[in-house]
Amino acid sequence: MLDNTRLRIAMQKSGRLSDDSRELLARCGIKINLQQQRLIAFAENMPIDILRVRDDDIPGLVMDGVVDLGIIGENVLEEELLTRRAQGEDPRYFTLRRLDFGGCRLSLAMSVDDEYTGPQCLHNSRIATSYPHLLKKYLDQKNVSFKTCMLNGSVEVAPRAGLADAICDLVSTGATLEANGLREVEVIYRSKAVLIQRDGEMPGAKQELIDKLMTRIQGVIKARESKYIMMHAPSDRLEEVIKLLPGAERPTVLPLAGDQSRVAMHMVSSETLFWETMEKLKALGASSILVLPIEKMME
Ligand SMILES: Nc1ncnc2c1ncn2[C@@H]1O[C@H](COP(=O)(O)OP(=O)(O)OP(=O)(O)O)[C@@H](O)[C@H]1O
Ligand SMILES: O=P(O)(O)OC[C@H]1O[C@H](OP(=O)(O)OP(=O)(O)O)[C@H](O)[C@@H]1O
Ligand SMILES: [Mg+2]
Repeated sequence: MLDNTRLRIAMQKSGRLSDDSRELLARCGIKINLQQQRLIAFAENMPIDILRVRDDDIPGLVMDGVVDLGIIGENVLEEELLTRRAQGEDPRYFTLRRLDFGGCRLSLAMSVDDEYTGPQCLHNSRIATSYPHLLKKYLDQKNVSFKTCMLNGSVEVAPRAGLADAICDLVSTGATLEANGLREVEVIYRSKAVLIQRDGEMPGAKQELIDKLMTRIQGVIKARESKYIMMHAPSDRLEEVIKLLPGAERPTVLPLAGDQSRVAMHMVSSETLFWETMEKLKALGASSILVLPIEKMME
């Protein structure tokens, strides 16, 4: 049996979210030795146990209070919520934070050869999906009735296989749709990975650990979004240079030894610098422009 005093976190074992979930926890300083076959991993340096499961099971594990936290795509979370509500349950959980990975959209797609004039043209059609409740919620709002063809994977195969007239599946780059002769016609849900917490009382020590993790996650995500920018700039054009740097705090300005006409500027920016901006900075007389990643941040 697992020790109930340790914080239990569920994450996807292998799939689109697993590498990012593992990296996030590692960057928060949790030392976990994840071996391929091991479904429960114990952190060495904190009272944390990691359950590695199919992503579909994560919302239920949190809603049933089996684990304290879970990292899951909003698409799967929302589908589980709607499924349980349809069964008369009132599932509870908290979303602690939206994360910076797992971005995708749930979209309707049809054959590139079919005409699409709006949701109405799907009336009485058969739609293949792994997300029947999210699909029904969307098409109910549009007053479109349809038949669901449930597929748990490779949904894109359905139209050509004659199983369905359209599909409703996850899209990121659109490459899978294109490779299967399909065209995205409607985005019905935009998703990212989220960190969720079970409802109910949390022992003080566990809550403190969750609070500490949240501060660290904030620091990790903030750092990933930010860049450290350094350059040499002409002293008389500082304001023009600063105007080109949206998202940057007021810079630190340092003298350059033996050069009165130029200064060194250091600043943290919440955005990266695009090549176009760097070219404009150069045109203003800036040089030695460096854009560096930041590893950790605490405000
Ligand atoms: N192409 C994509 N780009 C980015 N994120 C995606 C993409 N496809 C899916 N996701 C996100 O990652 C989650 C997991 O996707 P994945 O394809 O690994 O699920 P799965 O095959 O159901 O895995 P499991 O074996 O755990 O059930 C999705 O629910 C979604 O939130
Ligand atoms: O728009 P794209 O970038 O092509 O991504 C979309 C594909 O990614 C996901 O599947 P995944 O590759 O994770 O495989 P799966 O069928 O095992 O879920 C999703 O179900 C789509 O099929
Ligand atoms: Mg799954």
